[in-house]
Amino acid sequence: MSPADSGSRGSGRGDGGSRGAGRADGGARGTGRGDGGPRASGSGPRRQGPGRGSDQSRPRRRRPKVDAPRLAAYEVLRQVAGSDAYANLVLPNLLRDRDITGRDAGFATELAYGTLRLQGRYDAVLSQCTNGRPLSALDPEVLDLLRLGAHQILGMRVPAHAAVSETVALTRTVAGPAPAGLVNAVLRAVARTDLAGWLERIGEVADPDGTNQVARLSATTSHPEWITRALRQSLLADGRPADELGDLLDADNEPPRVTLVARPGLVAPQDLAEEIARESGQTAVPGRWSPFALVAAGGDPSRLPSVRRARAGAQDEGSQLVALALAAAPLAPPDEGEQRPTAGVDDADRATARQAGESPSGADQPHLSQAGERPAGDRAWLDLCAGPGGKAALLGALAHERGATLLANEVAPHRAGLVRGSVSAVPDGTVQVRVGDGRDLGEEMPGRFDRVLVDAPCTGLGALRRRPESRWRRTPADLTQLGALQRSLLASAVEATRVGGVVAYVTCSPHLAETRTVVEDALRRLGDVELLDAAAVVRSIAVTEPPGLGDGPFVQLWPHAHGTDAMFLALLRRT
Ligand SMILES: C[S@@+](CC[C@H](N)C(=O)[O-])C[C@H]1O[C@@H](n2cnc3c(N)ncnc32)[C@H](O)[C@@H]1O
Repeated sequence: MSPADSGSRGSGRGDGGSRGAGRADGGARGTGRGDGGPRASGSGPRRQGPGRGSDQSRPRRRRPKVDAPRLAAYEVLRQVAGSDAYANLVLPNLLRDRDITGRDAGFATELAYGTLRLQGRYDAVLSQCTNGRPLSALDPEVLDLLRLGAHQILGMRVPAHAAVSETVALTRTVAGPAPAGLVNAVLRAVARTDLAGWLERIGEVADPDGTNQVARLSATTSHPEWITRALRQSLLADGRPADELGDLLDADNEPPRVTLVARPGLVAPQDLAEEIARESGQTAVPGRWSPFALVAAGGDPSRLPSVRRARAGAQDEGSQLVALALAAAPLAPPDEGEQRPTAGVDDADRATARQAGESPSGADQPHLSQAGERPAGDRAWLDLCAGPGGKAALLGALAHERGATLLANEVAPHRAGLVRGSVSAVPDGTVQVRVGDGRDLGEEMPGRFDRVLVDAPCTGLGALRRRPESRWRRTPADLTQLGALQRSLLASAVEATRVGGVVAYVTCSPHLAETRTVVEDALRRLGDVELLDAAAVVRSIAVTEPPGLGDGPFVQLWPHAHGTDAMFLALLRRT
């Protein structure tokens, strides 16, 4: 392959080829085949040794050359399918281990993530190209190779002949010569029709009568039908027209922009923008909604000194807005005569220490009493489900500015460790990290907190842009299990909140079973809570008003309308 042959305009790998370190010699390193790579027979042109005795009588066979970024993308797909791995955890390690950088890294990333996101669309296309053979009859490895080839042809604008020949070479390397003919024939058939033609065709196959928009859009935009149906219902419940559905589904297939938060009091947005320009050559512009957001066209935020020091972080603007809304929500004064400990967090110290088997006066405990003057009735904040700590860091920074404290609770110890890293730049004495089940916290510390965040574990259907494989992994059964947990966490949060205090219930899913239904159940069951108008609070803090917020009381953000994850926010006040 000449470098120009495999150019991916879509990925920005303008020269198309994998240069230098981007080339592997075809060994099936790390493919898990355990057979030492492709067998020599039939795997490439023979090469005669020039007059070297016995070498002359035993022709050497050359292993097919394979493109390292393509091999890396293939391995990501196999690990996602075979070991339930997360692509965004597997790929960076592979790129680092193999020294795949720059444009080659961009190509591998777009190839792996794009193939995973658009797998449903490509399966619909491929099933039209296998002469009636169902895709389920193919080896899973071969199916992944075909999907990778289809994405290069239809999603990355790699010239068809390069996409086909490179995928055939990859097939020989990772699966041996047997399936190479099939891969070649199927991908040639894919390449005979352009993307627009295929979308028309697979749409008609899914919806022959033109009466089933959900089935048609599911096939063309690559979403499982149950998700498309749920998103449609959520749009309608939010007062949005059903014809936005296509835009929403398309937005799920776009990689999100790089968004950062400049944590208040720790780094100024302007200084962070200058650092981004200096370190990565990128221009970062202020976010549309959050006063602390910066948006860059690309780059790796984890390399920035301010991010490494946790003064800033990568954080979607929707996540920033919901944390800011909790901090801005109107509290009612504590009940006359209500008696409660002054800091609230002192009890958290004791609870954390009990769990960890430590003394609360241990040397590594923050000195909470050093926090600044605390406003009466607004001094103890709680993040019930804090891991990995993006919102806890923003809330912690705000709490420090306002002389309050934050207890950041997380059930998974390793995620609690991530929270500690996220909040590490917030001056000592403000944030306490606790490892524990949030469902118990309300009973352990009833009525102790003024502001409580429940960023509930959810299906993540609002963040499909970020998690390329998750739409294929989630099932409707998850809703039942998560729904019970979400209800218990919300009930515990209300119990932990003082009368007049506020709970923010947040999900990065717009699914009604995880959003309104959970909140409406809580209002019915718990009795001593009222809904606040979350839309009014978001309007009061946003730099510009996000369009279509509606009359409240709930806030639902949308990728296609706001460029954020589809975050849901309800604000409840304890009565
Ligand atoms: C949506 S994530 C929170 C994201 C976080 N607020 C942030 O902004 O980085 C939900 C978190 O809840 C945690 N979790 C799940 N069950 C929990 C429970 N019973 N108690 C406390 N945390 C729990 C999960 O481990 C996960 O870290």
